Amino acid sequence: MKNFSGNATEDPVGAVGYLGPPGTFTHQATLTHPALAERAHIPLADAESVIGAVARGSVELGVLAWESSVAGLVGPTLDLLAASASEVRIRDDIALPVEMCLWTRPGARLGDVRRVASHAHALTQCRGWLRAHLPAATVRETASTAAALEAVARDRRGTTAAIASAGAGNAPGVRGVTVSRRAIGDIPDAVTRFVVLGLGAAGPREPRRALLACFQPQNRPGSLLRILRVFADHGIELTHIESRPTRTGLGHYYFLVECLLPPSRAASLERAAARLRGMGVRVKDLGATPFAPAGRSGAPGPAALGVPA
Ligand SMILES: O=C(O)C(=O)Cc1ccccc1
Repeated sequence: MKNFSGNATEDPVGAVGYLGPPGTFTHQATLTHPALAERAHIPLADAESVIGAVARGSVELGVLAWESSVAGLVGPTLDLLAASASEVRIRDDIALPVEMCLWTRPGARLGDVRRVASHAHALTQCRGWLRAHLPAATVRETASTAAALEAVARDRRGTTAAIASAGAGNAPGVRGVTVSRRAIGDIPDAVTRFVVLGLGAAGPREPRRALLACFQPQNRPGSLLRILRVFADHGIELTHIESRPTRTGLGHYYFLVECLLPPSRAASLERAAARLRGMGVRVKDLGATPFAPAGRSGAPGPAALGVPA
């Protein structure tokens, strides 16, 4: 596992790996979950490292951003999970309001800012504000918002700004930075849904939302329709579908299928998956989250994770 010094780490059992460094939105989401807050938290460099650490068992759980109310699903995270040969699965989710703030060196004015650094999700959510207020600044994508804040702290000339959460400056080791504008996101009240990942089958009690990745054997007219019909035939309600490139050629896609599973339907999903496999569709179980109406905030207790607190 890669940590921030690039060294191999041996992490304690029960630890939670998250997209670091400390101060990221993912870190904040981890701290709001009652079953995760008291564990050891291991900052990791990227989504691949988080999934890899859970897969190897060097952390017990991982937390990653999954979906934004502004930009939709986080495609790269979904693709990594769908492509992983491991049994890493989603066990829970955490909804977090995300307020985007512009951070600079103290005393720096907007006119001093030459570049703005942040994570891609944050830059996407502030595009309009940046165009209106910092049209000449260059934009630099960083591995996380907190990594961008570190770049501001290092820039003694005060020409670098970062977009990060209002609390990001409280992280240990971050000095000499200040919030110069709050709430610069283009869409007010933006929320990000983070997922908690674990190894193996433990998951939330029903009702739950189950997630499957379906890889069709070949692209044929009607192949998506054939897949969807199997869910309908088994009485399974779909709440979301999304197509993602398989990266094996132009026009080759797999489908994320999210379905609502009331207690009476768990066996139906297994039968539907078996039927799809019989049709040559490769089905990967990505896990499940407890079902709650969209916009739920807060998180359930340890039972939902299928692990002791
Ligand atoms: O970079 C971070 O702080 C993250 O946790 C990723 C992210 C960025 C912006 C919104 C939600 C998650």
